[in-house]
Amino acid sequence: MPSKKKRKRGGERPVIHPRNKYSENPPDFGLLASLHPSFEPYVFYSHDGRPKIDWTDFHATRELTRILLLHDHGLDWWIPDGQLCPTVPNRLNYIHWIEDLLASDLIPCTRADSVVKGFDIGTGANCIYPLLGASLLGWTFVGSDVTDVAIEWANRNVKSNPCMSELIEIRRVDSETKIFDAEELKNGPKDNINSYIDSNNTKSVDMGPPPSFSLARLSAKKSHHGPPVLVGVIKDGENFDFCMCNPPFFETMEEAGLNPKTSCGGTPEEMVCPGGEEAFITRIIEDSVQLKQTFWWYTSMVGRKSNLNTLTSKLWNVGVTVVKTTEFVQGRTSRWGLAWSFVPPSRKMIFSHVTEKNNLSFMLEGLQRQYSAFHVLQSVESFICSSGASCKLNAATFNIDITASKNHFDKILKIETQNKNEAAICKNELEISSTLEDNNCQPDVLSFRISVFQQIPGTLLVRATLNQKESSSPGLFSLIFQQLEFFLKNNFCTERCISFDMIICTYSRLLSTRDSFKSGVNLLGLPTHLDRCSLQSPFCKMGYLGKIRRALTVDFAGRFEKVEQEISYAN
Ligand SMILES: C[S@@+](CC[C@H](N)C(=O)[O-])C[C@H]1O[C@@H](n2cnc3c(N)ncnc32)[C@H](O)[C@@H]1O
Repeated sequence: MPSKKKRKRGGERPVIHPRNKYSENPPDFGLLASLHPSFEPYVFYSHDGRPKIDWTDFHATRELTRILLLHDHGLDWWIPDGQLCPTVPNRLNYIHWIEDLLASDLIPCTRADSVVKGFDIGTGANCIYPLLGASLLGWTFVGSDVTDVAIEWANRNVKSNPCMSELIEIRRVDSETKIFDAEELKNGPKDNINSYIDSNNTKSVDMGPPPSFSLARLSAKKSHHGPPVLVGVIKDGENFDFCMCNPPFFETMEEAGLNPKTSCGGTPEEMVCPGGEEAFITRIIEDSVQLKQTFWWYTSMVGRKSNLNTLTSKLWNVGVTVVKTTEFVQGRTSRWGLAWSFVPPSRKMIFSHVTEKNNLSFMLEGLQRQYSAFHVLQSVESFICSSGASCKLNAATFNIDITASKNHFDKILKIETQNKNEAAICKNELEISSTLEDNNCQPDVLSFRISVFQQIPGTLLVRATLNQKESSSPGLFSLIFQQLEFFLKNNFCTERCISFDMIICTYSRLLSTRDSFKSGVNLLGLPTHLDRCSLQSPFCKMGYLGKIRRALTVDFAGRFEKVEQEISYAN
């Protein structure tokens, strides 16, 4: 069960949502077993006398969910063997987060109806979100799904709770598009990867690199195979306060079965989709571009932090007005919430994909042997000082105290107006920067300390602490720190440490800082911006990859092989 935990390193672990009814009172298995005899066989006592269940036993986790829904929410519930079994406290966190979004004044409330209407994409046989949202908060829901078993059991779960029938509609996603067959679920889509749907929705086969690397072209690329998600499922004239989604996270069942410590079931249809969660959520994003303000908030759960960053970039690129993210406590693993809207924002804000924290940290793992914490510290110093900011390095305590002005931030972030429309990776940074400027809330001076700690040989913790009194802009602080992370990983780490994001960031940084790089890019006919899609796309396969390789050789030195491995792994 989720509990209030602190991260051993790297600052506070986000806690279970404070309004989550299990936040202060985690389920008491002993009490539940005494009240519900059907649960009793699954409860055993550890040597210290604490009641436990075997999390690897599907029957035990399903019975726990059934009992919690009955005991704490008055819900009659069941799912057949093997279907995805939700853990109630985890699912509640998402519901409460949406409740927070609806209550926030980030975007103005223009809703006429006081009854909240939600759409649960992929409600599953368990129908958990509609059941919790309706029973706890009186929300109404449309829950969609594609499989017969999900539709049948979601309906059963609604009908077994008569007071829910008024509030929840289960909607089958009908599609002429075939649902992925078993082979596709295992191996990915069969379609030729070079096929696109162009902006007129006519299928074309692209035989060579496109004349321009425009984003419109990229977003027109068919990114999802399978049935519709929102467009084609929403009826004419319908409006919703929000949509939510716990997407199929994985690309293969092998990937899905990675956690041997729990058994929550889950069939391939529930767990897997071609392209994994990134493709599925990209589809929601694409649909949201068409549906715009049909939904007040679009939201989705995200299973991988790297996808969160990629998807956030995509969102800014399609012109959303606000992006909100959060981290959910899910026992020992983390999940993230991503929300966006097309409703114009109602107040000044720092775009929230930037962590609004005063303490930030990251791990530098796979440090090459020849480097020590001191080398890293020196590198931090040169990274920051190259902007002219003041840095005081203390070699005894492994700290650097930094004071930087607005101009220094600009240099560190390498933001140049001319790149505004080009460097996609920096777009959100630019938006933040210009928002800060527009709102005249740019801090004059930011002062912070960066410390480097050795964790175990080869692993360092880099932590930044903002001097809170002197800044009103933790968002900017976070951006600088993000850049530093890329920079250090790029320079010091081996083994799979060169991620797509690092390539993109380095590429954008070089474009905006080195004229020679820019000329090289032009000469080679390379794109003047790069994003994750483009690296994974067939463009790379069609010749760009070799050129990008040449262009980045200086920065990535001999380690480009790792990049290639990662690209081929992702493809
Ligand atoms: C990870 S399960 C989530 C189930 C449930 N919402 C939960 O949180 O436990 C994903 C669900 O999405 C459904 N699904 C996949 N593609 C879909 C689509 N295009 N439209 C609606 N549901 C879809 C699957 O059948 C599956 O039930």
